[in-house]
Amino acid sequence: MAIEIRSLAWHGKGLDLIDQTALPHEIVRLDVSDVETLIDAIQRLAVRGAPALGASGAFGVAIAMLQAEREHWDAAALDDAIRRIRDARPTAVNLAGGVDRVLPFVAQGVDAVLAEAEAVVREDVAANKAIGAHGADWILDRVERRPLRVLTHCNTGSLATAGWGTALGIIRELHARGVLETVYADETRPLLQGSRLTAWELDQEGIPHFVQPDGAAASTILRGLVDVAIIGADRIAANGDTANKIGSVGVALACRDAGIPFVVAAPQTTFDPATAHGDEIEIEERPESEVLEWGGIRVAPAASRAFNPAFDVTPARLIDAIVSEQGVIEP
Ligand SMILES: CSC[C@H]1O[C@H](OP(=O)(O)O)[C@H](O)[C@@H]1O
Repeated sequence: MAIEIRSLAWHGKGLDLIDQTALPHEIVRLDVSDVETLIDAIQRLAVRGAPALGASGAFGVAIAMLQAEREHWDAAALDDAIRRIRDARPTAVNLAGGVDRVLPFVAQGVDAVLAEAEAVVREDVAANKAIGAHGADWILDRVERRPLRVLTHCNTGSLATAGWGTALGIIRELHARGVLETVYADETRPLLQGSRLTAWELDQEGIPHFVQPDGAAASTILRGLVDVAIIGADRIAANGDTANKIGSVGVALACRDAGIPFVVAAPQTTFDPATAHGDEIEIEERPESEVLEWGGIRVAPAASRAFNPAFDVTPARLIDAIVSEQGVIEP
């Protein structure tokens, strides 16, 4: 049975967040009522996932407005706080999009901003349900095998969105239709969104799955153990090039070599027509310690450095379908 997980909700004076860094072993809730706490939560991925970042950006403007009132900020200080929320992470277009969506309502007051932020949430959940249906229809029309074995990367479920999920929304829909055999969930190093978050969501609903090392994805696909790969997105350029969690382009290359569909699932809020090509997308580089340490213990030699891009860009030529709430694009 599908369950309703809500990664974030407005509690009247701030955001109530599930701290995703504590999952799957603890459900820790964060009360976010000031700008610095929100920016910290975004940058340490306590709240994460493109659509969830969009909602956080929208509510973040309300948080900044209420704090400005409490602390008697001038207009410049409020503008600066809103800009820092907008810039907290660069790759997912949704964060800036969520902030920009509510900015026109600031002059009308915080209630108007909150009403628009709630609309962002409602629209995202509805979009994800539509993505689930469109994506399942497209896959079932093109993949003969029943039941299906699906590979996914990172976390694209209720935790990464306002609810239901994008790629994981399609997986939930396939499961609900009784046509899903199993999910291969890439663990998604270094922060393990797959083994910690996707596996948690699948486990909550009794959806059969295997967690696998990221390095196993290509051979699992080339051995014929997967019928379709479905991933999310953080920014889709005008030509269809798609930025997503690091490791996604490797999955796409294996799918193309194996002749199985590689499907991107994302709401319209993740499409960025202002970015013409994927090579224009800023890729967030994260702290070296995420790669060089494990549980706070140094793994690599002291002199070793780390290269830690959080995203990669899959060229449109490797994508068989981009599924949004408006339907399916075949680049
Ligand atoms: C439904 S979009 C989720 C998207 O966001 C993830 O990145 P992060 O965990 O760093 O926020 C990953 O790229 C997912 O595909």
